[in-house]
Order: sequence, then structure tokens, then C-alpha cells
Amino acid sequence: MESVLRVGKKRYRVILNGIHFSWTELDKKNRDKKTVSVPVSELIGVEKGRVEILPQKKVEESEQHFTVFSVMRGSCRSSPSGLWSVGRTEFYCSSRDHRDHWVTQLKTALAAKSGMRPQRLLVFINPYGGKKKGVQIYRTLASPLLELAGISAHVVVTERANQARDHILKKELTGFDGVVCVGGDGMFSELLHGVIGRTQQEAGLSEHDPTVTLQPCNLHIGIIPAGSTDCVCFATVGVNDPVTSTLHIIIGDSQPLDVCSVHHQSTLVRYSVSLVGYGFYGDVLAESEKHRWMGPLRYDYSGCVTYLSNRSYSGTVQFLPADPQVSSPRDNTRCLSGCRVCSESTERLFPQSDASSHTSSYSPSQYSQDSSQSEGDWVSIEGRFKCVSLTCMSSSCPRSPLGLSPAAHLADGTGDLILVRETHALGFLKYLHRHTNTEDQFDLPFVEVHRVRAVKFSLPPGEEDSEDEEDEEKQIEGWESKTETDGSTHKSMSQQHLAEKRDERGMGDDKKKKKKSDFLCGLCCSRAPSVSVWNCDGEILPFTEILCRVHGQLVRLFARGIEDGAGSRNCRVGNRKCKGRCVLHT
Ligand SMILES: Nc1ncnc2c1ncn2[C@@H]1O[C@H](COP(=O)(O)OP(=O)(O)OP(=O)(O)O)[C@@H](O)[C@H]1O
Ligand SMILES: CCCCCCCCCCCCC/C=C/[C@@H](O)[C@H](CO)NC(C)=O
Ligand SMILES: [Ca+2]
Repeated sequence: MESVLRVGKKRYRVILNGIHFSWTELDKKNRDKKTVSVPVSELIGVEKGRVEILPQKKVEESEQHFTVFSVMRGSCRSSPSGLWSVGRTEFYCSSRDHRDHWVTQLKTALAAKSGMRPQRLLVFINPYGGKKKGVQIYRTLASPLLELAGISAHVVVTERANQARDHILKKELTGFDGVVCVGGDGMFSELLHGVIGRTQQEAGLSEHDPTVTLQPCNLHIGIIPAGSTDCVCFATVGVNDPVTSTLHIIIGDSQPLDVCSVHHQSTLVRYSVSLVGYGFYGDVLAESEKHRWMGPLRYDYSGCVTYLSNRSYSGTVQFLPADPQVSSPRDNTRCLSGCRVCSESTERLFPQSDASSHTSSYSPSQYSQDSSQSEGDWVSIEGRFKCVSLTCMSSSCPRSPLGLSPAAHLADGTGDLILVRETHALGFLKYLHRHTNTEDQFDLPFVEVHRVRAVKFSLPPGEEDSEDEEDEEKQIEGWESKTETDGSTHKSMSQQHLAEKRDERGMGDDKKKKKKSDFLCGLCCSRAPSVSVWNCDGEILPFTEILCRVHGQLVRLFARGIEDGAGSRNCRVGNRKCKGRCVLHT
């Protein structure tokens, strides 16, 4: 369809074809500069009249106007290119019939995309996450855009921790195309555990068997950031911005994500997508739990306290190396939107499936993973470590814009294992500081990094996780009391599994004994603990000896990875006007 329409006082040639909607000013001198072209896949909605959606819906009735809403990149010249906003253009037609014809054509073009976009979402809002603005963020920024796009949402404002996870595990989900959380990494983790658990239940697979090839999940996960730590959102979108994330959900972007399962003996402990970290990152988290009242600042405070304690821990790390021909953690690449390494991994991980079902748009599909790869040989490294970190993705965040492992990939079926050996305090500070700039944090004599498929960690003889009944009790108890603090009475899958094992031995709840341990001692004891704790995506694990396995592309997010330039340091603080929305200004 093609017509001459007015935008403001100027005349434009407006064209809609199957792929683009574009308008070019009818002023020959400037013609090259004045064409605006929006892919139909990035149109959000069309409304009759002169309509505004954000910051508030305003409708001015007009028989000859229609308003088109689309994805617009950036909100200012210096904003990170991952930041999206809502583009809005009012068109004026020669008659009401002409206007109606345009609206019908645009709606038809949008309807043709509906198979690629979610129609119905299940949204969980944590009213207490971050600055406690989850409900407000959803109502004022996300909901109006979903409505404009014709997406219906069933909203649950959570009343307790783990409610979202349990809902996904147990309730009817027919008709939903995706689940969305409004909150931080903790809320994302609830959705992750719900979606993976539900998929395995339906496939009849046991998550407790560490050798099982898990079934990839069809239900997409969306993250509208509203937490105090939103690392997963930042690392998969490039910015922490609720409007940007909502737009990725609306247009049905689809980003596969590697997930690491963490087992202790024959029990699934947790899943992680970001950090499984022992030593420094575990200690920071354990310390920060004591200062929750400080809000997000507790991580800075605890980081300083932990750094000053200058601890290191003994252990043996074993790992299964990934294929070094495919990629390396030191190859100076970045996993960006449309990443070649990740696309080729799709073919390697799912060789029998139709490649088109793994493209960048949402599309429900069934696929099965290749389990023919032989395990290979484990490599073993023993020593004293400041920290042992495993990350399935770069784990970039506003504080560390390139992340823990800048060349890690979101969906290549591998993780990066970073070993920081015992060193002097200044050396470790240098390592930490390099996370905040572009210097290579792996180019230090006490640091090594390996691209891996699995990792095992064990303590030195005499320090092992106790397998006696009383200690196992203690660990279950530790986890239960944490859950109770969160206001939940639900037992996690691994608590349940452990509790079943305990019941088999005839030990009831009434037999629990309180026992002090080093487990969460943090800095309260005068004697430095010889054992640290694991930080698993911001949660403390109740076990030290663990087996981690990377499951390639196990889940899918409504995201597309970082677009070129996003998440990099392209806004120099203070020298350009950026309305304070850039990541380095938040
Ligand atoms: N209604 C609720 N009451 C108490 N806890 C909740 C509720 N809803 C969710 N939670 C829990 O709150 C935890 C933190 O939530 P979220 O990740 O949204 O915010 P956050 O501020 O980034 O988290 P954190 O304070 O852990 O950094 C999650 O682990 C989640 O399980
Ligand atoms: C001298 C300057 C020191 C600055 C040190 C900066 C180090 C930043 C490293 C960032 C790592 C981010 C790892 C991600 C962790 C998340 O998975 C987790 C869950 O949200 N967050 C926390 C706090 O554990
Ligand atoms: Ca990966």
C-alpha cells in the first residue's frame, strides 16, 4: 500500500509492504535523509486518532488521524544502543475512509506477525524486590504497552517467596505463551526453576540424576527488571530498562540460554545461569545477608569487608573441557545478538531439529538434544583459591559492563571456569578492578580461565561435606530456616528430596538438632573458616562439594542478546546529555 499522507505539516510518501513500513518526506533536497523505515516485526500497534500511551494514555479523537507505535532504538544520542523506547508517529489522511483503510492494512500486517509473538502471558510481580516499585513499574510502563500490542496478561502479585515457582510447577498453564517476572535475579530464578521443573515433570525426567539430558523448555521467560540485582536482564538485553524489556517481549524475541545444574551427590540443588562462585563471591553474599536492611548498598559494603578479610580456600576443582576448536574464553570475541558461535552451537546441540525453530523469533516448538557427545577426560586442579567461579554467560552488569568472562556465550552449551589462586591483597584488588574497565582480568599470573562443560568441586581430606545424618539435618535445616524467613512454607525440590531420604532413615522433623557450624559464619567468628560457601545466582548453597553441568540452550528468554554497542562504555559520564537513563548513570 502506498499513499501521500501528512506528518505534522509536511507531506510524506508512506509505503507498507510485507517487510517494512516507511515514510519519506516529499522534499527532494532532503529525500535521502528523511526516510524513516520500520520493520513490520518492530511495529507495536496502531490506533485511530491522535494517541499517546506513555507516560499516560491520552486519546484525541480525530477522523483523519491514525497513530503508529514502533520500537525506537536509544532515547538520546549517547544512550547505550541496547536501550529501546516507543516511537510514536501521527499520520493525517485525506479522508476518514482513507484513514480506516490504512489502519486496517497495518493491523493486518501486525496480525501476520501474531504467530511469532506471544498472545497470552502469565506475569509475576514481586512487590518487595529492589526499591519495591515492581507493581508501579508494571502498571505504568509495561501493562499499557502490552495492551496496545493486544497481548493479554494474567497478573499475580506474589505474597510469598517461591509462589511464582510453585505456580509454574503445579498450576494449569495451557494457553500461556510465556511467563514474565517483574523483579530481580531472585524472581527470575523462581521462573527458571518453575519452567525447567515443569518441563522435566511433563517429559518424565528426573532432575536429580546428573547424567540425564534435560528436555529444553518451550515456555519463554520474560524479565522486566525491578530488582536490586538484575544481572540476567543486563547480560541478555544490554540494559536494565523495563520499557526495553517489555518491547522485546511484545515483538517475540527469543534468546536461548545455557543453564548450569548444580548437584550434590544424587540431589539437584539448584540451577544457575549467571554465577556459581566459591570463595570471594560466596563470602560477599553470606556477609551481605546480614545487612539486608542496607538494600542494594549491602553488596558494596560486604564486598569491602570480604576483601579486607583476604581469605583463600583449599579445594580440588575438576572440569570437562569444551572443544577448544569452537571458541575460547580468551579469543577477545563478544557474544552479540545473532552470535555465530551460538547459532552454530544450536546445530551441534540439536542436530535432528529444524534449524528454523531456533531462529530469533518466538515460536513454540518441540526439539530434542543430541546426547551422543562422549564425556571426555576430566582435568584436575588442586590448590588454594581466592575464588572459583563458573559462569554460563558473560555475567555483565552495570558494575562490570563486560562481565566476569567477557568472551563467554549465552547459548553455546559451555561455561567459563575462572580460578583465582591465593595471592596478595593488592593482586586480588587488581583482578577485581579489571572487571570495571577494559583491561584483561585473565592476564594475571594467579588467574586461569577454562571453557568447560562440567565442573566438580571437592574439599581436602578431612574437610569433606559430612555425609552423616546429623550434618545432613543441619544443612536441610539451614535451608528451611532461610525459606521460612522469606515467608514461605514450601520446601524446595532438593529439600523435599533430602527430607525423603531422611524419612527413609526414620528421622522425623521433631528430631532436628540445632548445631552451630562454619556454614554461614561470615566474619562473626574470630577463627577464619577453612570452608567458604557457594553463591549460586545470588543464593547461598547448603553444600560445598558439588557437581555442575552446563545444559546448552535449556531455556529461552524474550530477548535477543546484546545489540552491537549496547552494554559497552559508550556514554562518558557527564559530557553528553543522556537524561540519566544510560546504564552508567543509574
Ligand atoms: N511476596 C514476596 N515476599 C517475600 N519474598 C518474595 C516475594 N516475592 C518474591 N520473593 C522473593 O524475593 C527474593 C528477591 O526478589 P527479587 O529478585 O525480585 O529482588 P531483589 O531486590 O533483586 O533481590 P535481592 O534483594 O535478593 O537482591 C526472590 O528470591 C523471591 O523468591
Ligand atoms: C576495586 C573495585 C572492585 C569492584 C569489583 C567489581 C566486581 C564485579 C563483578 C561482578 C560479578 C557479577 C556476578 C553476578 C552475580 C549474580 O549472579 C548474583 C545474582 O544477582 N549477584 C550477586 C550479588 O551475587
Ligand atoms: Ca555459555
